[in-house]
Amino acid sequence: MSEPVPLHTPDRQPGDPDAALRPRRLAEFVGQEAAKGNLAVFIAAARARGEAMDHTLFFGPPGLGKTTLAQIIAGELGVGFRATSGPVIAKAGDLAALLTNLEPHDVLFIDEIHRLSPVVEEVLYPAMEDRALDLIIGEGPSARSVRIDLPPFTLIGATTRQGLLTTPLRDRFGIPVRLNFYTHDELDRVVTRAAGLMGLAIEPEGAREIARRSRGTPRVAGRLLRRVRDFADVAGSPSVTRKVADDALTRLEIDRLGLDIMDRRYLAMIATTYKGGPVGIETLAAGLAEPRDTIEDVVEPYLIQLGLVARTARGRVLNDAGWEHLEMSPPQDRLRDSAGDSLARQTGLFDEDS
Ligand SMILES: Nc1ncnc2c1ncn2[C@@H]1O[C@H](COP(=O)(O)OP(=O)(O)OP(=O)(O)O)[C@@H](O)[C@H]1O
Ligand SMILES: [Mg+2]
Repeated sequence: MSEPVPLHTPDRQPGDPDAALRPRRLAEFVGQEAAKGNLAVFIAAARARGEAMDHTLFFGPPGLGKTTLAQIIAGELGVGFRATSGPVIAKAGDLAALLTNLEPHDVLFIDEIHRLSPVVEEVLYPAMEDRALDLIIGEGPSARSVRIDLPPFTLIGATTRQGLLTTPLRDRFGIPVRLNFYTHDELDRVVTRAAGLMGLAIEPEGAREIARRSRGTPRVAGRLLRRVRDFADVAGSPSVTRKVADDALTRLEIDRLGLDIMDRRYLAMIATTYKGGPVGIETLAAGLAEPRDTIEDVVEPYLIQLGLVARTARGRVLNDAGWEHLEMSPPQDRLRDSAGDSLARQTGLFDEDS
């Protein structure tokens, strides 16, 4: 078997500011109520039966709590947690080494699981389904296949792009969980909790202002809170008021919807260069000099959720709300020839990526 795989634990590195704010128990985890309720049942059932929990897949935009939930599940199950990520597992032997080193009932967390190579995925299928590894030993005519039994374990996969998972892989997860953007009330609780952990005095309106401008994302809320604290400290403000938060966020160029410079560049490019679209994602990515993945994973989901842009069969289109947010009006000719697109836009049936 090959050398041990470097364990990739991006969230546990010393100095990672997220780590201190990460909830450890399900009860501390704010929001995602439906998912949380179901997970509590599956955890309790696995514990009562003394079994490994079924394989679980978390999908949804970055920063919504996939890694956090994976760690919480291992904690609540009272089992070991091993973390790695799709791109780190280069060879089939790397995965085999990880799997054979698990203790019974452990959680193996694979982040960015959509980026596993096909050969590695082939090893994962029997491991997930039959708890077995099929290995080829030797080469040429003397090569033979051996089957190694594995301890019962729980695979937890995380991905920002469920659509990029192969069907056989997706089908092997008994518990698929979609994470959604958080409401302002939920982010309010995230901000207030984090401020408490940081020993930072914050007024309810201050927390509310940060929550409203956090892009529906707890990670963003934590980041903005830390920046607001910097401004409050330097200004000698004893607590974070609405005004302190608003001033800080305005200086950080976070607008009233919580959009940042990148979001606005994206919207402005569709509006100005492409007259509201439709424009293809590759064209936009080239124009913005950003990787297509970043635009699709990080930028677009929230703008689509807000209804500022839509994905159509012919590309991205700026909606009325998008024009309003930019304080611009659509060109006259667009109003005429967009009629044909409107069905696709309204129904979302012709999503380019589906
Ligand atoms: N529901 C929540 N309540 C409180 N804090 C949360 C919650 N969800 C996430 N966080 C905080 O947000 C940060 C990001 O969460 P996490 O790393 O789990 O996101 P992720 O979905 O794994 O993101 P990525 O796709 O980038 O890996 C962490 O600091 C975590 O503490
Ligand atoms: Mg993560």
